[in-house]
Amino acid sequence: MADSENQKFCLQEVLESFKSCLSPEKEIYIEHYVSGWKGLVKLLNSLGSLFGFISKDAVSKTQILMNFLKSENGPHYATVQSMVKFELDNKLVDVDKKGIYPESGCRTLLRLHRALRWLQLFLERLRTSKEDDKTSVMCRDAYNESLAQHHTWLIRKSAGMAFYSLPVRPAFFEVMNVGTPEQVVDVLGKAVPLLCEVYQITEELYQKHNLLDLP
Ligand SMILES: CCCCCCCC/C=C\CCCCCCCC(=O)N[C@@H](COP(=O)(O)O)[C@H](O)/C=C/CCCCCCCCCCCCC
Repeated sequence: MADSENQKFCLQEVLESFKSCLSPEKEIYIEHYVSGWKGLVKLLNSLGSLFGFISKDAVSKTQILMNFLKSENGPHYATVQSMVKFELDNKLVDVDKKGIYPESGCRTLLRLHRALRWLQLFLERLRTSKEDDKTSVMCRDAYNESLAQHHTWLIRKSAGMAFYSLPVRPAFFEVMNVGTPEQVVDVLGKAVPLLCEVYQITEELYQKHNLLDLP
């Protein structure tokens, strides 16, 4: 595991990354988008081995996108918009057939995009929760409403088991490294609309190009 994945999680830092990923023209910078996910993986890694398979998948997907960014085609992968244009223009996406480009930027980002919807729903539940509400239930409900429909039975069962081991709400708030519960709620109040905006821009772009069901 890379050093950066072992570092302490900080919600504020994740928020900054997702903030920086939006250009004034509302393009989404992939580097900052990935950096937001890397920040989240730090939290995942602190939750124990039951979350290992989720962390592994998230790391692998961020790595695929980082590799594109560092490749000779890197400039085309600067934003989600330029990546979609480049991969579609050059027929690098499995729009019709399955399995030719199993690691295209578009399908890889789509997986993270779907996970962003889960995150948005989960954080909104956390933000409006009461002290003794169960994080496992909030997480499960957000998952069932979003990512679950894209996952196999086995993944759904494994994710469900991992959710049971989530820390209780006060301990979870501690891990966020923000301060008092009131401060956490305040930061979550800023994070949710921001994630919502990033999600919506991506959703509309993918919808326009018929990319929402990429295999
Ligand atoms: C204030 C912060 C609090 C929340 C912190 C959350 C930290 C979460 C960090 C990362 C989330 C994981 C993102 C996972 C991406 C999953 C992408 C995906 O759907 N992959 C599946 C499909 O990929 P392909 O096979 O088509 O390439 C893949 O099959 C999935 C594998 C792993 C299972 C993913 C389960 C996701 C459950 C939602 C995350 C729960 C984390 C709970 C932590 C509070």
